[in-house]
Amino acid sequence: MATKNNNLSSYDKTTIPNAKDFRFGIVVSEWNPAITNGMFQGAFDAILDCGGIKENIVRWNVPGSFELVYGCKKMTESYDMLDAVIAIGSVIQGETKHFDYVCEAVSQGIKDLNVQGDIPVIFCVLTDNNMQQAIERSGGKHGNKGTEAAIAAIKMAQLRKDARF
Ligand SMILES: Nc1c(NC[C@H](O)[C@H](O)[C@H](O)CO)[nH]c(=O)[nH]c1=O
Ligand SMILES: CC(=O)[C@@H](O)COP(=O)(O)O
Repeated sequence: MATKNNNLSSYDKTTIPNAKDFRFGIVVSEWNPAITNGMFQGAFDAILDCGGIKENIVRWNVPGSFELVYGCKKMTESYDMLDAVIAIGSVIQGETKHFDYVCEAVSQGIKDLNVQGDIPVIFCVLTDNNMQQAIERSGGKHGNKGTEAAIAAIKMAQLRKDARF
């Protein structure tokens, strides 16, 4: 189902674990800051709405989405008590194939962090054809990808906790 038919900000709190005991890392790309900061706010607000505590959320910034992989890797190494990490980026098609290489590198890199590591890393990276699509998915008419990512982070943190027993 395409995003346009499935609002990114919709969630049912009765189906989401309480986040009060979870600690979250959020790594934010500085490219397209209006978009990435909008997604950060969506994620931050959703974590608090689901019982999370603002003191249990740590934010790091990186220059661009390509650096999200390294930033998330170092965050998981620096804070071993984290329960989930969210990688936030906005990649927008330009004139060249650079878009393709950045998107592929970031998606594969974050996938690798999940396969190789123990802390879930959530893929909150918009890969849009233009700025309007990015605006619509970071708090616009299609909702906020950051909200969706926060809900995924809470659920994956709970899954990791349950998997220990
Ligand atoms: N064009 C976009 C970029 N490009 C920068 C790369 O992510 C990277 O920082 C650079 O190649 C140096 O390694 N990044 C985005 O996040 N969004 C873009 O639209
Ligand atoms: C995703 C990018 O790196 C892209 O926005 C850069 O623009 P261009 O392809 O015109 O150099």
